[in-house]
Parts: sequence; C-alpha cells; structure tokens
Amino acid sequence: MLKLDHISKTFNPGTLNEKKALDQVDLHLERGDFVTIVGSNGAGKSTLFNAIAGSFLVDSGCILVDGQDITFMAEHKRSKHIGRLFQDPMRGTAPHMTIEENLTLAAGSGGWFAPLTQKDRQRFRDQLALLDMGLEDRIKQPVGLLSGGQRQALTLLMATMNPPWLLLLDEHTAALDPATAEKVLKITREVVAENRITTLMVTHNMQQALELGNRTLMMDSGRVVLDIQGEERKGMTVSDLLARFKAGVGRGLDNDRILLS
Ligand SMILES: Nc1ncnc2c1ncn2[C@@H]1O[C@H](COP(=O)(O)OP(=O)(O)OP(=O)(O)O)[C@@H](O)[C@H]1O
Repeated sequence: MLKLDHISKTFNPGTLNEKKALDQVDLHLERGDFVTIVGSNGAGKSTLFNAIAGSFLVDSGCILVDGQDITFMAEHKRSKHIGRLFQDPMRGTAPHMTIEENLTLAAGSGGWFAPLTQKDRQRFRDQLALLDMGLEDRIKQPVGLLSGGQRQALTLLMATMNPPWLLLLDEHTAALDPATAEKVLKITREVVAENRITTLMVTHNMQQALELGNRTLMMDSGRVVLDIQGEERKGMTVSDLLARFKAGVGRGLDNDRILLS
C-alpha cells in the first residue's frame, strides 16, 4: 500500500543549522495496517508525515502508494487522497462555515455549487450521529462554535468521508481533555477499522502506541530504530519497549512529553 524507499531530508543543508531530519527511511505498509509511531524529541516523526503529505520534496528516495510513484506529486493533489489530522483541533475545518458546508466540501461530489439533495443531508446526519456528540442536530451552525473535541471528531469524519489512501494522525488527541481524547480515539478506531484505512498515528502516549493498531515504530535521529509487530508486540509492556529502545540505540528515550505522560 505505502512504500517508502530510502527517503532522506536535510533542512538548511550546508549551513550551521543543517539538520538531517530523515535518514534513509524504509517502510512498507500493507493495506489496512494501523501503525503507531513514538520517538525522541526531534526524531523526525512530523517530518515523516510532511514528506508523505508532500509539504516538501524529499532529497532522495521514493514514495509509492499502491505502486504509483508519488514522490514528485504536488501536495494539493496528494491531499485529495491523504487525510491528515493535527494536534490543533482548529486546523482542518473552516470555522465560519456551517457543519453542513464543511461536510459538503469534504464530500467533494457534485461540486461546491451543486445544491445538496435530501439524500446528501440525510447521509451527513447519519454520519454525524455515529460520532455520538449531538452534531446531527447542529448541522446549520458554524463550526467555530464547536468544542475542540467536536471539531476534531468532525475533521476525522471529513478526512475519511471518501476513504483516503492513507490517514496521517499527528498527535490528534494530545490537545484534548482525557475524556474527549478517549472518545475521539474510540471514533478513530471504529472509522479506521470499518473502512480498513491504512493509518499512521504519532503519539507521545506509549501505552496508547502499544494498544492501538497492529504495529509500532520507534524513531530516533531521523531513522526508524524499532519496528514491533505480530507476536512480539502482543503482551509487550511500555517498560519492554523502553528497554528495547535503549538496547538498540544505546541510550534512553529523551522525549519530555512521553516521560511526563
Ligand atoms: N522546516 C524545518 N526547518 C528546519 N528544521 C526543521 C524543520 N522541520 C523540522 N526541523 C528539524 O528536524 C528535526 C525533526 O523534526 P520533527 O518535527 O520531525 O521531529 P518530531 O519527531 O516530530 O519531534 P517532536 O516529538 O519533538 O515534535 C528537528 O531537529 C527539527 O528541529
């Protein structure tokens, strides 16, 4: 489904601020894989997502989706097929537009100026009802009136309305209160499983990284240093994972947010 073949990215090359953020990253995902990613501060997790989403071109290597080489595909073209959620719930929706207008844009069928049919409206209501947040009764309200958790759930719905090639979740519940974060995670699990969406999720919560999905990557200094899946992952504890990281990298994990969580 997704193949990253030796991708590298160096910021500010040839200057004092040169930083190799991705160093020959190789990764192969099967359709429906749900991969969690944890790592040190500045390990390259967001840069990896930016590279896949096309926010910049990689310096070397290639990115293939279903065998199609998208290494040089423009970001706006990739964004039609790659859903992405950020930590900030204010990103991903248009606050001055209503829930219905946001969903119409995300659905993308019929064009923005095509009038919504009764069937479209009912579909939106049905999908909103699945979120169990009462949004189906607020469809004419501007999105700016929603809470962070409601906005994040709506963004998730919009990103997966036409199932994407890939879903990139960049700490998408980190800014929410624990109860809302749990709810958004539950919705994430359901939407991803129901549509078999190939998903990558960055988290600083190690427990969550082991519980969600079917595979966990650990990154450090621009490289994937651990790839835990299958039998090895079952029954693995956070301490086991930290010990494996230390044994592999030769030092402990230095992510203040992980250590504080
Ligand atoms: N646009 C940029 N210009 C220069 N340096 C950058 C840029 N983006 C990222 N970096 C650097 O690349 C390295 C990797 O950054 P990245 O944000 O991918 O790390 P991360 O694993 O997401 O970190 P964290 O968990 O701390 O958010 C860091 O040293 C960062 O400062």
